[in-house]
Amino acid sequence: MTGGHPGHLASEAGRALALVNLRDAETAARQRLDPVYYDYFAGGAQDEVTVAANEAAYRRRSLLPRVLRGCGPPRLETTLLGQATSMPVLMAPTAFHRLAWPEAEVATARAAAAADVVMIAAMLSTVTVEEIAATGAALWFQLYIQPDLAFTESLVRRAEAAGCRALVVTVDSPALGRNERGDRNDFHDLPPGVFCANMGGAGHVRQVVLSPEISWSHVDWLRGITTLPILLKGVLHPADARLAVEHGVDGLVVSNHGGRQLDTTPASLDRLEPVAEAVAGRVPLLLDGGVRRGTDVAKALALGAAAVAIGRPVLWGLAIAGEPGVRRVLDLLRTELANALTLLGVAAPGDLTREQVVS
Ligand SMILES: Cc1cc2nc3c(=O)[nH]c(=O)nc-3n(C[C@H](O)[C@H](O)[C@H](O)COP(=O)(O)O)c2cc1C
Ligand SMILES: O=C(O)C(=O)c1ccccc1
Repeated sequence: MTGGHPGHLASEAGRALALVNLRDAETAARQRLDPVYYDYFAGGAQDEVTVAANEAAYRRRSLLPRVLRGCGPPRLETTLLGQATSMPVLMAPTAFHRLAWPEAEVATARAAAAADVVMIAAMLSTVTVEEIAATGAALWFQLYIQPDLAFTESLVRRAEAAGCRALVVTVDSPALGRNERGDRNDFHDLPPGVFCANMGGAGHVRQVVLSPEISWSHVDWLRGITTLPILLKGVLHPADARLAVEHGVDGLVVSNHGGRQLDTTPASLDRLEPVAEAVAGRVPLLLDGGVRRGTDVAKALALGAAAVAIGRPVLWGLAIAGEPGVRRVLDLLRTELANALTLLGVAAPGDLTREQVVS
C-alpha cells in the first residue's frame, strides 16, 4: 500500500466548485484517492447488502408536496439538544481523515465551522480532539467505550475540556465488521505518520478495543461521570431504544454504521418509525446512512428524525479539496434541502408531516 497523497492544490479546489451533487463528489474523490483508501471509505461489511439498502430505501419512498401555502423561503436553522445548527444535517463520525487529506480532521472541522454545522468528532481521529476544537467548530465527541474505564474517563474529560457539547457512544460495534475489500487489499495497518491521535500516551498509541463485554452497566457508569448529553449511536431495535431512554440517554442515532458492521441489517430509514414509536418523543432521534440528497433529508425528517448525519460524503469532499471540498458538499446539501422544502410547501424542517412521505 502506498502512503503517498496525490498532489491536489488550489486549482483543484476550484474544480471542486463545479461539482453538481454529492454523487459527483464521490466520483471525483475516487479519481483522486489511493484505491486502497477509497475502498476503506466506500466499503461496508461482507456483501455490502446494507450499504446498498441504505440508499435504496430513500429511492423507494416518494414525497407528497402541499401547494399554495405561501411559505416563502424555508428557514433551515435547527436546535438539537440545546445546540444551534444552520441546518438539520450533522457530520457523522468517521475515522482516519488523514487518509483523505493532509490537514485531516482540522480541515473537516474548519468546514463545519464555516457552514455552522455540528461535527461529531471520531474518537479515532488522526489529529487530537483539542486540535479539532481549536478550529472553533461546534463538536460532539464520538466514543467507543473502552474496557479500561480509567482510559475511557480520560477521553471523556479531554472531550469536555475541549468544549465538546455531547457524547455519541457507538453501540453497534462489539466487534469490527468484516470488510472484505480491506482483506483483499491487505489494508490492516495505517501508513506511517497516520495514527489515532487521541489514543496516544507516553510514547505509544493504544489500540482501540471494540469489546463484546460492553453493556448497559457501562452506559450507567458513563451517565454517572458526566453531565454532557449522551446519545447512543447504532440503535435499530425498538426494545433497545426503550432501554436507552430508561437508562437516561438523551438521544439516539438510528444507524447501521453505514453498512459497515453487521451486513444485512435493514436500511436505517426503515428502522426510524419503529424506533420513533418506541421512544414516543421522549428523546430526539438522529438518522444516518445513505443520505445523499436534500430530498433524503426531507424524508428522514418527515418520518421522525430531528436531524440526519452524513458520513462518506464528507470524506469525498475532504479527499477532493480539503476544507473547500467539504464546504462544497455541505453547500450542495443545504441548497438541495432548501429547494426540497420549498417544493414540498413547508416553511421549516419541523413543519414536515408524516403523510408527506408515501411508499
Ligand atoms: C470510513 C468510515 C469510517 C467510520 N468510522 C466511524 C467511527 O470511527 N465511529 C463511528 O461511530 N462510526 C464510524 N463510521 C460510521 C459513520 O459514523 C456513519 O454511521 C455512516 O458513515 C453513515 O453512512 P453514510 O456514510 O452512508 O452517510 C464510519 C464510516 C465510514 C464510511
Ligand atoms: O471503519 C469504521 O467504520 C469504524 O468505525 C472503525 C472502527 C475501528 C477502527 C477503525 C474504524
